[in-house]
Amino acid sequence: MALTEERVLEALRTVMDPELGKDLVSLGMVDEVRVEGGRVDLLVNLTTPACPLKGQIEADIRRALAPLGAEEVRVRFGGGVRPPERYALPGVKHVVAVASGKGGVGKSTVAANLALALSREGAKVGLLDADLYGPSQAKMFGLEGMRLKVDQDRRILPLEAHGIKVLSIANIVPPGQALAWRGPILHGTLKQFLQDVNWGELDYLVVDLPPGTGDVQLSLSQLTQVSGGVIVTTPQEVALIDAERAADMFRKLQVPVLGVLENMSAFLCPHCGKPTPIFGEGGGRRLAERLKTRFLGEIPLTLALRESGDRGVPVLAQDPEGLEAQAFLKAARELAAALSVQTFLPLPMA
Ligand SMILES: Nc1ncnc2c1ncn2[C@@H]1O[C@H](COP(=O)(O)OP(=O)(O)OP(=O)(O)O)[C@@H](O)[C@H]1O
Repeated sequence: MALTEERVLEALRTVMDPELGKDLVSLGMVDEVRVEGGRVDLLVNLTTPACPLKGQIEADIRRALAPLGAEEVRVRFGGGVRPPERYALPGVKHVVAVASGKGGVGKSTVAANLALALSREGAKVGLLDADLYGPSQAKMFGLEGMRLKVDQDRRILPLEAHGIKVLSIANIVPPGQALAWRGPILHGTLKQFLQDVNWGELDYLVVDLPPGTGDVQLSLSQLTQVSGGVIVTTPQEVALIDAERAADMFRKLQVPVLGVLENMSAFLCPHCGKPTPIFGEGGGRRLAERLKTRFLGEIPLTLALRESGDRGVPVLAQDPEGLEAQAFLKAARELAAALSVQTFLPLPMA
């Protein structure tokens, strides 16, 4: 039987997206099928270039097409089926908010390294420091004191470090000034941050929120479509109660909770590598179960993570093969998977 585009499509109907449990054709992921002689050319659009299942999907495609007798199968992956009218901001496919119930759990450290991990997985990533009362991303990325520039349309150009576009209030107003801001000024500032910035093309804009449940969270959800929120917590019970409050806030604002990421899981001794669960064990996983959301993983408590934040080089840039980097990469893949499910199969929110 001749090799035709119809037969290729028919075969692709048997290839399931493992995460979504539906076939690639029904999910609208097959963007292009070209057959020339014995050669098949495919463009498969995933929800995100950081899709952790790319390898498996490609193997399944090759297996499904093998009986058709193609001499050569070329599979290209595109990074976004999101139609432009559903973009969060012009050029920005997804806004991902990183929140915590209380301060000091490492939310900013997590946001910075998650952004880098998503970028390492092939995504274009921006980071907005919306922690207006205690901005730390300029420091974290070694961008303190740098002045922002504007483009010819007078839109702010974010700074760039380690392949991430970074914009922090710390690059605009003197430290401490934002502390006095109340609702309307704050809303206006955030609006400018979101709308008058030339982010270029981004797959993800990671937003580092202030701790707790306040005005910034509300403004962000009013000003843009937030694809999902990540809850950062430490493992101990007291932290979990606050983290649950942060999740409740997302739900009230109709922002899907993509998952829980546990930070400072166990202290890893820099000398012998032995883990010590200083803040207890399993709290983040239990919280994810309670919230009926995904557990995105555990980030250890390490000296390297603390030092890298202070030095202005996020640990993922400083030691891309280290244990901490592996933990963040794993979490980023889980996050990308959660976002795929959310984009394709939006679940009714609890
Ligand atoms: N996993 C970790 N291991 C070691 N140190 C960490 C880890 N995570 C965060 N830290 C350190 O803890 C301190 C607080 O982290 P960070 O500023 O990221 O927290 P935060 O929750 O964003 O705080 P805030 O409430 O002020 O916004 C920093 O010194 C940071 O380097």
